[in-house]
Amino acid sequence: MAELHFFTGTMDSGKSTLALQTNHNHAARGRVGRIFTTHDRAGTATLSSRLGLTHEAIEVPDGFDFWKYVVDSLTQGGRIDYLICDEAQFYSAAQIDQLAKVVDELQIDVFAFGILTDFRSSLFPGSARLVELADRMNVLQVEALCWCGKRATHNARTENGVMVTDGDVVVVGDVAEEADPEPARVAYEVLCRQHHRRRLTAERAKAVSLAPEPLPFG
Ligand SMILES: Nc1ncnc2c1ncn2[C@@H]1O[C@H](COP(=O)(O)OP(=O)(O)O)[C@@H](O)[C@H]1O
Ligand SMILES: Cc1cn([C@H]2C[C@H](O)[C@@H](COP(=O)(O)O)O2)c(=O)[nH]c1=O
Repeated sequence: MAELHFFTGTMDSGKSTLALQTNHNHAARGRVGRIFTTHDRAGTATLSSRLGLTHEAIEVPDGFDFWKYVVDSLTQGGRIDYLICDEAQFYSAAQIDQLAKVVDELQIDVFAFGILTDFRSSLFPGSARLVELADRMNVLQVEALCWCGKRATHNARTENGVMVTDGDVVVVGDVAEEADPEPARVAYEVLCRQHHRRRLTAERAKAVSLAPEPLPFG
């Protein structure tokens, strides 16, 4: 039986790497798939992993219809055994419904990968629908870590180094490297819930710990 799988984790938890590995393993056994993504950091129609692997992909624009794409391909004599869908948080709820229909009506496996919540810790519409519809939901086993060492569960956005909670939901970007001499104006940092709630990023924690301690008054 075909299934709708949803693999989720914070940014930088290995989702795109797993998407490419999943494709590799299925293709190695002669199965024929299609790879989809949208708004990948590496550019249009590309699925990229921070481990350095990239693969050509089909870009999913607004209004793209997965059901129509698959039916049209099969009607024209194409073969499709599975779909790989990266950055699925950006898909619309209607597109996730189409993916579920592809699984149920055409017996094609769908492997979707994406983050659950945005920088405000609200569910992305695509991820919310995946949680509602997926046959299996898997949280990535490689844990991204907060600066405090706890498992990171939230994605924070920083602007010029300061964590923000207002702005557009979709802003393509990357997690900042601590040693980066020229940090991006908009960047992301994964945090545990407590430090996301307190807006305590690594940089702010360092500044607080370096601040002179108040003198004890007797
Ligand atoms: N230089 C490196 N050496 C080993 N592992 C790395 C390196 N750079 C990145 N990684 C691994 O790649 C993961 C990020 O993979 P990626 O597929 O791009 O994540 P996601 O799609 O979830 O944002 C990191 O969590 C880390 O495990
Ligand atoms: C939290 C958050 C993230 N994004 C963007 C930033 C990246 O381009 C992708 C996530 O990619 P990854 O492969 O999981 O690292 O999403 C965004 O647009 N809005 C957000 O709130």
